[in-house]
Amino acid sequence: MRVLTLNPGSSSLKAALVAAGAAVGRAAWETAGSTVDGIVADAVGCWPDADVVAVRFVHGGARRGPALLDDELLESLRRLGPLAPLHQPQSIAVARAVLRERPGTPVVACFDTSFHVDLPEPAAHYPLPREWTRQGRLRRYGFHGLSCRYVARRAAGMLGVGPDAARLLCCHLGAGVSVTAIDGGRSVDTSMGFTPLAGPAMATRSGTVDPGLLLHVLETAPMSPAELADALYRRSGLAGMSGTSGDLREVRAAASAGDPDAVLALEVYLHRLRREIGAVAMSLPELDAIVFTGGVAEHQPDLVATLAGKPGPLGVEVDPARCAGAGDRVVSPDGAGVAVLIVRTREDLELARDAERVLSAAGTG
Ligand SMILES: Nc1ncnc2c1ncn2[C@@H]1O[C@H](COP(=O)(O)OP(=O)(O)O)[C@@H](O)[C@H]1O
Ligand SMILES: CC(=O)OP(=O)(O)O
Ligand SMILES: [Mg+2]
Repeated sequence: MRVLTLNPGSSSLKAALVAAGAAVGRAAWETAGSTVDGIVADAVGCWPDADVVAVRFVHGGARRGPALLDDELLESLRRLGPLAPLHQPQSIAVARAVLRERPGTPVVACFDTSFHVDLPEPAAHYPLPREWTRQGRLRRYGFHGLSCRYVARRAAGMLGVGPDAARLLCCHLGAGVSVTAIDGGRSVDTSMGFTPLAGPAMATRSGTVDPGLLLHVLETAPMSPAELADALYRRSGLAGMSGTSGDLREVRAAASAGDPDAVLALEVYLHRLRREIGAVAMSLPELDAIVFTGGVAEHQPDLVATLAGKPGPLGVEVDPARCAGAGDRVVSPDGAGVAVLIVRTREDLELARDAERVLSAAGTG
């Protein structure tokens, strides 16, 4: 089966054609300034012989797994748009463009949230009035789940243990940033929450800030919910602190040129990430490995060396020479108590697995 996978991230749209578990073609577009319709037309044009199209939706609500897309599902995913405003509208637009360009080709919706659907209740539940949380909707959902699922399997293989045995932290460093505790292949805690706004500082997202600060801002500089959302999702994080686009390449170039805002932005980014790693690690009974993945870990591994380079209370150590290597690799010294890995995430392969699963269950694969 040939699966065209479409992965709208917050800074990019990635496409791949996956056949028999391997990517046989790949392309990526930066989404700033491009129309989704044009990108989808390009992708579909590149691979007109795909049997099925798999689209990543970061928010699937309480859905446990992927599903064949129809009008009803599309509408219910559209309603989740305000809970992931940098992603969900893009995924909806991508899915609609595919349905228009390729009528008759099945489209499967695959969800980041499904990996976290069985989070233990203490990790999922917010300490808010019980009248708010009783219906089970205002809870931690967690994101980057397709990436975590791949990384957990790959890391277990690299460590030479079964997927049920590894206790890992998956640090996904893309435009979005998250830390997930994975115990035996299951998500047991994660830094993103009800929305992908929580956790460490991100490219343009604030990450977690004191809710009391936001209440104070709303009282002293009244603004609409849409204006506040714009500030927190698009004008904060590395972009907001440094005055750049939020792409770490730009921030680091500005910091190297001596821009004090960029220097501070980098320090805050690293500090918040370290802090989240420490916090989420406490949800595991033991820590076998920390796995770094996402565009930043893949392409700027020296940052992983900076981040994890000084041994702290978790006993994490990184060998800069190993970091500078290429491919999926162990970057901690031999015999380290906690292994540190850099793994290229393969959301494309997870999307393809999901699509094949849905089609075979539907009896069409
Ligand atoms: N070729 C590259 N060289 C250096 N850094 C890169 C490269 N490609 C991506 N990055 C970094 O990865 C970040 C985007 O991560 P990625 O996981 O690709 O994005 P998304 O969150 O849109 O899925 C960029 O902001 C950039 O800092
Ligand atoms: C959930 C999320 O933030 O995804 P990405 O890093 O791809 O933008
Ligand atoms: Mg991504």
